[in-house]
Amino acid sequence: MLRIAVPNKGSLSAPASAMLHEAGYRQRKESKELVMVDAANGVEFFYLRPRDIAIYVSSGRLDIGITGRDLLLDSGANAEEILRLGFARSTFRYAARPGTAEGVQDLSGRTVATSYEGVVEKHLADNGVDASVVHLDGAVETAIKLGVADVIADVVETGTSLRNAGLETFGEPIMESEAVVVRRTGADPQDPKVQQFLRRLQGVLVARRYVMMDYDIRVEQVERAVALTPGLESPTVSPLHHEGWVAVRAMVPTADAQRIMDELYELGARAILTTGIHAARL
Ligand SMILES: Nc1ncnc2c1ncn2[C@@H]1O[C@H](COP(=O)(O)OP(=O)(O)OP(=O)(O)O)[C@@H](O)[C@H]1O
Ligand SMILES: O=P(O)(O)OC[C@H]1O[C@H](OP(=O)(O)OP(=O)(O)O)[C@H](O)[C@@H]1O
Ligand SMILES: [Mg+2]
Repeated sequence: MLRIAVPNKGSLSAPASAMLHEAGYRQRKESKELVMVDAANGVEFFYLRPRDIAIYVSSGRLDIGITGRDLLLDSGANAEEILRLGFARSTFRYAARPGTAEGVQDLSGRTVATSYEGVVEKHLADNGVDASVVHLDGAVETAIKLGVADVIADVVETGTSLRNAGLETFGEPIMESEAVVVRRTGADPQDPKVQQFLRRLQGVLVARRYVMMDYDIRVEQVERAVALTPGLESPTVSPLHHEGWVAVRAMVPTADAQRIMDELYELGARAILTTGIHAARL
């Protein structure tokens, strides 16, 4: 049975369970459940703190985990990212009161508060900067007001938390993060159970990112039309009973669908329809 670590709390937890559910796996019904067996799919889910997940996976006790890239790197665990999942996107940045610093090189002799000291200590060392790092569990933005640090390094999404604390980011972003699937470094990449699990999640990513588009178009315009809807490999073009017309079917990115429909209409396409994709194996 494949043993999979899933975040039990925080920003990663609900979207990770939603994605697994969309991939056809059973998910726990209430947040106090710590382990759940989905016998029909041959998997066992362990609901763990996101920060601990890479450590369990690197120990080999669990085969696969879902966590944040920033948490994976911060842990220093012997685990690697094998699939990006596209949710819990954030940037990890330095911030301070306006005028405190312009870049990492200004941090020598300063105190930096963070929940991600592994990431910050490495970034400072890589830049040859000698600063003190104070570990805080959360609500790091308040550390400056309370005099615990001059600078923070924290997760930024909308920037609202920083603005509310009167802080501004400075310097280049330290890293970009999102939810990722991790496994032990050097684990067998061909493990069929792992491959099947990844294909299911990739299917969800495709179903979320693409819609199926169908339209009818005159034969003379078909080359111009399929240039707008090239599909993933090649669009399906079928004859219509009405002579001189063909039907075209292709996957298009959801984000571009309305623009492509407008352009197809201008080319003379009619009966332009999009339908959602519920699951996919490419
Ligand atoms: N506001 C946010 N927007 C997007 N991603 C976030 C946000 N806050 C944290 N993350 C991401 O979530 C992961 C951290 O999850 P974790 O559960 O440790 O913290 P959290 O979501 O802040 O929860 P909490 O602080 O309530 O425990 C990291 O990968 C981080 O980049
Ligand atoms: O840029 P924003 O959209 O404001 O999001 C970023 C904030 O969200 C997270 O905090 P969370 O609410 O999880 O509290 P925490 O600091 O205690 O982890 C993170 O630690 C930042 O503080
Ligand atoms: Mg948090």
